[in-house]
Amino acid sequence: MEAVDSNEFALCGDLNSSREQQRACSNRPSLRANLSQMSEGSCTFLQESARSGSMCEENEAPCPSSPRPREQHATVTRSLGSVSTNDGECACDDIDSSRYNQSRGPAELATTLRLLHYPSIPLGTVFNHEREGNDAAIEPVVLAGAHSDYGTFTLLYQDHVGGLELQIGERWVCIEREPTDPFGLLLNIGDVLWLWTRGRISSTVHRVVARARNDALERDDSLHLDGCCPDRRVFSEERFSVALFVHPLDDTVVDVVNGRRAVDVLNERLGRTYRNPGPCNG
Ligand SMILES: O=C(O)CCC(=O)C(=O)O
Ligand SMILES: [Fe+2]
Repeated sequence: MEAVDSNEFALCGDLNSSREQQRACSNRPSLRANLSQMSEGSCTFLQESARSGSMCEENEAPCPSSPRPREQHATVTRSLGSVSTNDGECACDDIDSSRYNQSRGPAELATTLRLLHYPSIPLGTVFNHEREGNDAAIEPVVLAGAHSDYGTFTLLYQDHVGGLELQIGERWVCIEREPTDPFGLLLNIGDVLWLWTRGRISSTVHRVVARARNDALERDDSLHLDGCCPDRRVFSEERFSVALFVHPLDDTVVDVVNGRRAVDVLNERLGRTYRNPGPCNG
């Protein structure tokens, strides 16, 4: 892998994600009511904001003026894409590493590296009498709505804050990182693998919920309700995660029944998510 200036690299992803989320958050005064829908939208926007390292035109959050972070992002994406696929043994003949062979050019591959930043946001207001002995009364605020990833699989790193949840049946189960393993990665199965294996391997539905900051209960004396029970505002913990969305080459037939290629499946999925999808990279 080529040397990458990690500061610059992080800045680019950081800017794109956080500004998108901040923009989405700042326009909405009634947070509790709107956050789950809003964040569902903003997350899926982020989901598609970069493809093969190139940002979509409609992503208004600019990268720093230097083109380097963009190039570096593309380089890292390509390198990780190779690492994540070429060395693996595969149980299924059809899903072999040649399906990811990037010597044919990165434009044919939708593999994407995404750096995600979830800024601290106000989660709501808690009254003293609600708070006492009853933390669980705070409904989770969903930062990234329930979804399965689009590609073959995703390698996901979340920081110490946590908040990732996996849907198992009707329940949401918290996925924590081992505290002793600061670099632990999660492998999420995506929809392409589900299709490719004709349903034998299911994609995983997951979401991200906000975690309240430890010092979250900031007293706000400006809020007094009829002179009784001072309110306290609750803020979420800022959170970072890194996701490598691994896709096969665009022209790989992943739906053998209907002869659809990876790029067809991806575009169809984008079309369902957005009204005017338009593939980012043609
Ligand atoms: O931030 C995370 O931990 C997960 C994000 C995610 O699921 C996604 O971008 O598809
Ligand atoms: Fe995801």
